[in-house]
Amino acid sequence: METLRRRFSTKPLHKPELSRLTIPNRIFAVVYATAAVTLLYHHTVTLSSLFTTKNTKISSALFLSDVVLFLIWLTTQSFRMKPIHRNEFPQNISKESEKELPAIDVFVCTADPYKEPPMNVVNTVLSVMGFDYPAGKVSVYVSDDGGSDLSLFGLIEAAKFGAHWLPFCRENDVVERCPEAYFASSNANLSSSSTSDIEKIKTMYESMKVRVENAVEMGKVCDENITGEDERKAFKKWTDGFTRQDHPTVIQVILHGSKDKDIRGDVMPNLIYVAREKRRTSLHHFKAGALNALIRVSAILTNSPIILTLDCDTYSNDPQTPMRVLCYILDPKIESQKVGYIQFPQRFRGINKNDIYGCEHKRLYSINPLGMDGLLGPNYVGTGCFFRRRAFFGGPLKFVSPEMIELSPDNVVDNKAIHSKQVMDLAHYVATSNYEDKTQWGYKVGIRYGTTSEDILTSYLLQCEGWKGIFCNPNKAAFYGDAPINLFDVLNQQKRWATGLLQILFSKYSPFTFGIKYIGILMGFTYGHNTLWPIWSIPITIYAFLPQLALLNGVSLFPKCAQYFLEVTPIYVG
Ligand SMILES: O=c1ccn([C@@H]2O[C@H](COP(=O)(O)OP(=O)(O)O[C@H]3O[C@H](CO)[C@@H](O)[C@H](O)[C@H]3O)[C@@H](O)[C@H]2O)c(=O)[nH]1
Ligand SMILES: [Mn+2]
Repeated sequence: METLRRRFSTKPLHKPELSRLTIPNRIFAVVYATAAVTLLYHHTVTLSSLFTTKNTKISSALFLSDVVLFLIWLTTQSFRMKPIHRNEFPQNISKESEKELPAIDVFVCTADPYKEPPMNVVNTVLSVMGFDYPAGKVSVYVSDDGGSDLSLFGLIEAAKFGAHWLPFCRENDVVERCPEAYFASSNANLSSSSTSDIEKIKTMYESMKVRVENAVEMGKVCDENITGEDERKAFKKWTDGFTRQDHPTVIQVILHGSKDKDIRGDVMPNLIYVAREKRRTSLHHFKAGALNALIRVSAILTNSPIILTLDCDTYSNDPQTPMRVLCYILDPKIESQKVGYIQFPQRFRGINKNDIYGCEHKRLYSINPLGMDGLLGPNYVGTGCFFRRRAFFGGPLKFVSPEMIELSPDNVVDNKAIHSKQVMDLAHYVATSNYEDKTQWGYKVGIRYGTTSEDILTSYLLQCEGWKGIFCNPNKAAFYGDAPINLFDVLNQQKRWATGLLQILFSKYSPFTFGIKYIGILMGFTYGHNTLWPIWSIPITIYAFLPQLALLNGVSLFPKCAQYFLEVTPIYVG
């Protein structure tokens, strides 16, 4: 990678630009802070004079809400101090260097074939297999925490369809490489290919969809749909005692680039199914555990220096995305060695009308990260993030070596040996349920444990170790995902997020203590702000009931005259 990096030194690969709002933001923060502090002062004075009256409870509640709101507002300011926007120039990466481009391991996580239908996984997998990147350098790993033969079946079907789909996309300049999105868009009609070609591939897709969806509906894979001997052997692993919570490791190499070719005879990306071992007696650490198992299995099989993590509902919307990422990884000017990850925003398709549950989270996913990017980088959001594999093994200057040399990020792997018994045995071994016992996985190495919001904790600790992150936010969405569309799922998700964030806030790694010490006050505040998110519930609940209670008790909530005019106006305007 070093030689490649130098070759690009003459051409700019990206350009950061400070937001024009930076100075006005800073001035406004000072004005607003003065007003807010004065208001809090008045609250305190009023409160102490009221301690003997019947209104103490209402006034205290009001005071508490305003203190919480002030804390939230104060920490928000850290995002407004140095927001930046970035542009990348992937066209400046020379075409001749294709052979030297770094390989990419793509991780796709799925956990339940009924909540996350295999057809969605299939679409996500096909969309990344279709990256505009040398196919021999892409390996797609699917982690199936649901341990379901239905998901494996979907992937086997995806591989067969992919042999037609990938050349079709290449030959017809299809940009939407997620088949479902392509067939649903009007581009399918405008494409340069002939109508009969489109009809043919569409029929093929629809018949695959029917087979996969039928299997899900029946809850089993029909014998007549299993074609090869290899497949039959794979499905035999689902024995009677095989359950979702209790089963051995299943690793199935569905496509192996060096031998599996598409219908034009071109190389296809590797496609590997992994269901790590699950036992009721071992902790599995949910998604964080699944990702760590994939980091190890992929280290044994391909060990690519770049890792992309995706949730199974997040499909690629732009095949150029890996080239954008290289603009940062290969950049000779910035301290590119210290760039540990490049995060794309989560953007959503299929949110319900008017987004009644507010699931788009624009501030969280698209606005606040601009501010973090100007400091040390955005937080990891669990999907749409390219990591340098090395970042999972200690800080840029302090390598933490894994317990096995084969897992080391600089270990060279013979890609052709994927099928050898020795390699496969080792891959199975590193995915066993008690493999991590007495190792540093989850604590010093890999994705971090101890919270249900493993994403935010991981990037935070990576930054504390000295890594930087980049927020890459091109106009054309790099990825599209799904958001919950019913109240039950929203509440479930938010409860999980809130628990995870509080676990970080009150841990020994609290951003307000540990964080400020290692990444500075502004970055500490950005993570602090994120972990404070659950306590929004305090002022919201109080303000929901307070006006009514105040009315009944004859307490005036707002200033009666111009007395507070000066401090209240800037706050309302703000
Ligand atoms: O035991 C588990 C549980 C979940 N997952 C996968 O994790 C992903 C995210 O889970 P989901 O139930 O969709 O959670 P969300 O709340 O929608 O996820 C958001 O929040 C998570 C952190 O709480 C991040 O990891 C996700 O990337 C982010 O999209 C999905 O692909 C799952 O298949 C597993 O692999 N194993
Ligand atoms: Mn999700």
